[in-house]
Amino acid sequence: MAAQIFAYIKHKGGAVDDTALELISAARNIDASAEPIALVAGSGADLDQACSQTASTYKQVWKLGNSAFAYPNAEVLRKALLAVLPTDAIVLVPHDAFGMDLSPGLSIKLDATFVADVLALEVSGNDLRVVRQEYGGQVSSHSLCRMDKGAVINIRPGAFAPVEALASIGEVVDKSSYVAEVSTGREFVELIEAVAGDVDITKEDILVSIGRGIGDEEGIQIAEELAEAMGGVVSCSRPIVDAKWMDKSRQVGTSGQTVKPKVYLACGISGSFQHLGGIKGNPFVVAINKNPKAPIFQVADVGIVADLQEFLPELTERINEG
Ligand SMILES: Cc1cc2nc3c(=O)[nH]c(=O)nc-3n(C[C@H](O)[C@H](O)[C@H](O)COP(=O)(O)OP(=O)(O)OC[C@H]3O[C@@H](n4cnc5c(N)ncnc54)[C@H](O)[C@@H]3O)c2cc1C
Repeated sequence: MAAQIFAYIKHKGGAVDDTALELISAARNIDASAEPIALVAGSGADLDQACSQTASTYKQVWKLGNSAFAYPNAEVLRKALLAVLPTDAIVLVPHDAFGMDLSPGLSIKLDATFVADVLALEVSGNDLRVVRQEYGGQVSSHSLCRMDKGAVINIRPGAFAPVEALASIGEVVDKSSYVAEVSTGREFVELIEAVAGDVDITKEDILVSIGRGIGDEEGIQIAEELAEAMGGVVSCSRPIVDAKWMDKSRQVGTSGQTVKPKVYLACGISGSFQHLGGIKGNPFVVAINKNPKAPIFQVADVGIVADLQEFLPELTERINEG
């Protein structure tokens, strides 16, 4: 494959997101010998830190420095990428709210194929076969995309295994002069962090996470008892917060908290990408769900097909017995 593959690197406060390592794996599903070029946009010391961290896994890092990139702004970044990308580039972007803001418009400007939320990739000739999920993950769809004019592909976080660090440090190429002139109609004003709740789920090693399958508010009690027996705390999916059964600070996911536990019990959670997008650090995932086809089982290390109302109290009892 001749076209160069690029990977858009997410970072915050100088710390690079786990998806940086996953995008290398995804690139190698397109071309086994691919050495994707990392695109790191930002400003100041955070950008320098993100570039040097990225260079521990990417052989080449393109640094795009501009004060307008102090906070991710898809409109301005799109203009910057157009200034540096070759016409037939294949650009991999993490599939999240920012990726969905950035990528469709970028593909139109590049006159390239766009495909969102990709779980698996395979090349046949000039075509790319992508696997996506429909109907809340109950159906996998396979589509063919032309790649001869390049492609912008949003990769679902967690769908590809992260690669190991490089033996040597990669090269950082400063492309900031190409993006000095970008202007924007939107301006970053201020980042307001969510107020921390009574429990900080982002710092816990063991999370017993409940979803709509818990049934009703009273059901939370059996999860609390299990969490206590395991030495963890209860977190939840978004419907639990929408129902006002738990505080927003307990919600895991793209519009909630990003957690990095060692053990994650997904209890009555179907496994939407918005939920899974908040689980980082490759924890040991135990999924308990009464539907054997629930998508959560595809990412679980252990899957238990059971009714929560019976299984959780039984598990708590066994743990308490020692
Ligand atoms: C912009 C946007 C942002 C979002 N952000 C988030 C986010 O941050 N976090 C998040 O979680 N979601 C988020 N969502 C919502 C997300 O798309 C899903 O709707 C949500 O994650 C589903 O939650 P769930 O798995 O608890 O519920 P469901 O999808 O309804 O799944 C419930 C599961 O419980 C199982 N079940 C039912 N009864 C039982 C039982 N008795 N025993 C065992 N299993 C049982 C079912 O088989 C099912 O698999 C977002 C959506 C949008 C559009």
